[in-house]
Amino acid sequence: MMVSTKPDIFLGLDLSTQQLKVIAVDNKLCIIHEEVVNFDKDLPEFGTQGGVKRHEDALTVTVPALMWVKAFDLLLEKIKYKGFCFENVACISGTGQQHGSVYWKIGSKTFLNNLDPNKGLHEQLKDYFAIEDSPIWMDSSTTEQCRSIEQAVGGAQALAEITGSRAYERFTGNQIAKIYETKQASYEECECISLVSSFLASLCLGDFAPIDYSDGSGMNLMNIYTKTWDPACLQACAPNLKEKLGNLVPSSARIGFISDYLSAKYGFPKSCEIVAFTGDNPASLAGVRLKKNDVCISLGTSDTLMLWLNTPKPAVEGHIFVNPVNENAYMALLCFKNGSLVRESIRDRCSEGSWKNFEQSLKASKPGNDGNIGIYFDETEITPFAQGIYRFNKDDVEVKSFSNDEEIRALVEGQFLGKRVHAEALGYNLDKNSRILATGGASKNQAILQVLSDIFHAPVYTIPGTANSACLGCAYRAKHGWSGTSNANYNDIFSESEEYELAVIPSAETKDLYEKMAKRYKQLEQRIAN
Ligand SMILES: O=C(CO)[C@@H](O)[C@H](O)CF
Repeated sequence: MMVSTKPDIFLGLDLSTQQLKVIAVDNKLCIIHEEVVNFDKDLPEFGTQGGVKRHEDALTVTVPALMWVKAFDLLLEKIKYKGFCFENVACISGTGQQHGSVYWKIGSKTFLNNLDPNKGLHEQLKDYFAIEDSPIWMDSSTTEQCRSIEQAVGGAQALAEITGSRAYERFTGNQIAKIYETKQASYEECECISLVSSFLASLCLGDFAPIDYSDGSGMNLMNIYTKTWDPACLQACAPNLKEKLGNLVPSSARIGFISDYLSAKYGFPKSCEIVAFTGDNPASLAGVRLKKNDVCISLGTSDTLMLWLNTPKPAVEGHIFVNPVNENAYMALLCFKNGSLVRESIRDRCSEGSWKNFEQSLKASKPGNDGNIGIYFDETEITPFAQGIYRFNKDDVEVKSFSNDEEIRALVEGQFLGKRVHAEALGYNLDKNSRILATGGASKNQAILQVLSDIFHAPVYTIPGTANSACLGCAYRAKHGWSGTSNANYNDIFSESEEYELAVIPSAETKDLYEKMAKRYKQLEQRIAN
């Protein structure tokens, strides 16, 4: 009797700022394969730096949408070359950097439905983008559009109470408003507007994929309570926008099956389902299996701090998104744009480009850095809205430079003091049960985690085996959606209890030191941000 091996592999895809990643897990949710395409290194023909293109106005930041398509082709070819068993894939979900947008030209839907499996996606889709360079989350060029949408709905707090955030330059609605104002013909030539997450899902579906509640919360367009597009917000951005965005779906929704193209070209079973894709930070929350008392700090291109919320308290700082694993709950997020790229630039300048030297230097300098505090906003920062590099000595006097060791410690302490100060402003108080779940590239660096633990005075845990919690979270979400459990049962898909690894515990003698330093940091940041 033939033993039918039912497909039981789940894929998570992550289209982030610098890379496109895939993680495959088995039925027990153990990682069985990981693969990555690095945009700068593997697709140099697009000329990106850190995966993006910074424009001369020092505000506009875009990515060629076709680069993302070619990265998807390349990623699948890479795992095919390594003998990956596509025929065992039961379900796929995924994620994308939040807020970025892709503009499909009229005719794309029909074309997506009928792709030729003998050709690559990028050669077939190259003429199907109404806007070839997609705006992404690092863009800060839409301040005028932000003021306009806030005015249209009654102010910053009013907009936060509808959409979960005041207007932010990177949020998709404001980016669409700028495109309508500056490239109206292209806007009108657009059949569908995807987020980066739903764009990647569309490549898997071979059709336009819907935007999910969680990533849709990052647009200044969706009412986070009704989970529907807000008419006043849509109208404030551009006409006929609702038709271009399509309907919103729960983040656990099963949105269809793998495309005929991918099934024919790679051997995915036609039964392979697609679960809605979502934003990278909501996916990270799913990946670390965040609980009520935990704080998740993702140390990636951007650094983010996330909390689970049952009752949203929208404010003019930070963001409230619909929760990706329970549509009746929420998540709070603080985003810090100056994350890994700043750490890498100081690593290159102060420790000869070596993380080993960076760590040694951090260990050689003492907590509190003899009172020196640094604020390193190479790019226009999001939290707070400010730009520039500032160094202060123990008397709060601005100085021109630090030694290499002082600079490295000032960067790491400054980044975490900022996170603590803004988390407390959001109303978060660490208590004796608090845990910090660290993820993202820098979460592999013990010395950096020790500073994080000391400044928050809380133990720091990591997920063994991967720093890619967003990608892993989507493999988990694929199984969750595929198994048809309701939102409330996300944790039921995990057989064993949490599998976090205790990475570091706070040192007792630094508690008071950083208590005082956090107060100084708050005053210094207010000084430079105004
Ligand atoms: O803007 C952000 C969150 O609001 C960033 O964390 C992006 O999602 C990074 F891709």
